[in-house]
Amino acid sequence: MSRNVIEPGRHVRVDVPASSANLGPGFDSLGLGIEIRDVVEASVEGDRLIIEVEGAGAGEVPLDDRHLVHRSMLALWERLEVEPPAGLKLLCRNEIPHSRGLGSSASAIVAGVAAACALVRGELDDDSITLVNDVASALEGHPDNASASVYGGFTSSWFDEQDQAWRTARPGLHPDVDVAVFVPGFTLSTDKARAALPAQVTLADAARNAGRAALLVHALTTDPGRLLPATADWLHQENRRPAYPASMALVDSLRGHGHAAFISGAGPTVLVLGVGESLRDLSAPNDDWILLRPGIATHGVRVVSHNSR
Ligand SMILES: Nc1ncnc2c1ncn2[C@@H]1O[C@H](COP(=O)(O)OP(=O)(O)OP(=O)(O)O)[C@@H](O)[C@H]1O
Ligand SMILES: N[C@@H](CCO)C(=O)O
Repeated sequence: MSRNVIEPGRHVRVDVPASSANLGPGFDSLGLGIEIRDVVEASVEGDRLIIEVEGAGAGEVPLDDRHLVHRSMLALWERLEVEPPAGLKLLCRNEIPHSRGLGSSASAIVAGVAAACALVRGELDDDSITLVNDVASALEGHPDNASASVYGGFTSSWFDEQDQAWRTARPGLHPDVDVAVFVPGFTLSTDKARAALPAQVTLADAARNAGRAALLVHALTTDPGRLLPATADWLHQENRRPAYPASMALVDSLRGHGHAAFISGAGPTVLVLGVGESLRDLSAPNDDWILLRPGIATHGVRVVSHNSR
């Protein structure tokens, strides 16, 4: 059976936000878009793959067919039964720091899947965004980071057994909620952080986490005054403490002072959720940390420009 092709000359530019996963108790399901963006430009041209990277990851990530953005584009074209073009140029301008717990790998995957979809379809309608979310979440292996980068805002995601697809709900954020982000100079790979987790947890810990995850939806949508108890977790952070002791020390200190602090994703970045006033007095504990106030990304991945029909 012949597959669809993408004509030479097609071009697309997308931008994609960073994300924070887990938000304390919502392990592998809850996420928040963070307003730090990578930009990917993709052009169908020439007869080989050319990849240029500026910013985060430059000189570190592979510039051949192992590149995460490119691999993600192939996955989308496979799903749509589209023949990958012989020549493709990718320009990646990266602001999201790698291996810090701000979802850089999920953002790269979402950017690649969205760019590949836009090269075929042009603007991404709701069905296309649903497809991007499913393909990107499957590639990442869990949906929390990917869905927050796809949709922005606050996301709650799950695998739908009937549809055999990743799905996402987007509870409306309370307008006063803001975020402070403590980014350390050191890194931790998600693979290493996941290896620190036990295969089983107690029923008591699972029940406590479920209760706080439910409370977090209430706190983020309706009652931010509940954010401190709503961000408590018993599933992943303590088990990973030896992998990021300085991050846990910062979380302990901030929570001791009443701030809703937790490890962002697999760490080692620390996030604080709160309403404006409560975040204003925060400062970096020492020179190992940078304190950012990037804001919550209200939009997810965007097709900034394209020339597809
Ligand atoms: N923009 C990118 N382009 C290419 N590869 C990337 C990009 N961003 C991340 N990666 C790859 O993903 C790795 C980082 O993934 P990892 O899951 O360990 O961290 P993270 O996604 O930044 O954090 P977390 O998933 O905990 O939020 C990088 O070392 C690199 O190999
Ligand atoms: N839920 C994931 C996020 C990191 O990608 C974890 O904590 O391992």
